[in-house]
Amino acid sequence: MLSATKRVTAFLPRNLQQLRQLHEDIEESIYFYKSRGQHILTNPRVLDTIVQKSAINPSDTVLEIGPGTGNLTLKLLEASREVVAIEIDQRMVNILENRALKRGLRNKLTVISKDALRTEFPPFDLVVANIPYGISSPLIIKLIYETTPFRSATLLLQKEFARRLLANPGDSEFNRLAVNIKLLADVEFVMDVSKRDFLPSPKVDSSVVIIRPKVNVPAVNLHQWRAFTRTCFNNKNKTLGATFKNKRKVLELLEFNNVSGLVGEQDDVCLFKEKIVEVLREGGFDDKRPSKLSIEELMHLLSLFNEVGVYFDHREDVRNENDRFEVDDIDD
Ligand SMILES: C[S@@+](CC[C@H](N)C(=O)[O-])C[C@H]1O[C@@H](n2cnc3c(N)ncnc32)[C@H](O)[C@@H]1O
Repeated sequence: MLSATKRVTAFLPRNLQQLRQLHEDIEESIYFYKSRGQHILTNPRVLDTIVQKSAINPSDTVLEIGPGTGNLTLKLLEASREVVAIEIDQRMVNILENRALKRGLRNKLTVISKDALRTEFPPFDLVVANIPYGISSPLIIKLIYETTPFRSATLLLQKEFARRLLANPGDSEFNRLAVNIKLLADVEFVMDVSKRDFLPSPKVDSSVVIIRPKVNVPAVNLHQWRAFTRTCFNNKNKTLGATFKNKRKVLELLEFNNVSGLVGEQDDVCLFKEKIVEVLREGGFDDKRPSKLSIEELMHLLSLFNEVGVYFDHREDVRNENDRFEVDDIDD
């Protein structure tokens, strides 16, 4: 069940102009739902920076995920040819449509009143969004792995989450999500944003980043890659030797490779394990931790496994638990 939080009217206006405008536009009090990550960005300086850094062309179609009451959307509408906004909360959709109408911008706005994770994205040039933090991981994976090419995604994210996307091999924040994103995209830091710039204030600070899909995508089977990184980063602090020689893991891999007809019937557990041990030893990966390896080194290890007929189970739902952001719950 959704939990109601505070009224707009209960807040001291830090960004007075924006709030006055919001009050005038919606004419009635509104409740923000924590469970939907409803933290409205009210600082005009941050809104302007996001739009400016996104380098929107007047001919662009912008995709916005979670437009909320439309503070960002109104600015995007002014800068672009059209905005397609996907919003799960019908109350927000009504407010957004009214605000666009009042400014004569309604004809440039298409609203899809659905869950962004369960909606096929229409064609667009770039994404600009203050996304609900609870769905950051699956949403970014969906954008990068399941969406047709686009120029860039300017995203306002929880600060710790943004740090992970920006991390490099060897950094303590470097994890599976970072490795999966970095295979296909470059991530640029834009600015930090204070929790006080939102209404209501979340418990954590935020950061804006720009994700740019790479033009030349590495030659790797993406299903295999994601399944492989799931195994490698199962415990990112363990050595690959310890991870891959774990008996349960060997049996899981053997079962998948047998079921798929990828290894012969005669491949018993010992033989199969020997293959894995050899790949790790000969490739020099046995005592390495996945979070210390570069993308190229990980790609090399995957190709060594595939060469000897060891493939990874890619049948799991792409939005499985491993892809969810598990660090800080931003709400009470
Ligand atoms: C952090 S607020 C951002 C509001 C607005 N963009 C702003 O900057 O002021 C996130 C918005 O995403 C919406 N939302 C939450 N989950 C969603 C989902 N799965 N699909 C689409 N919208 C969602 C919420 O209702 C909320 O309006």
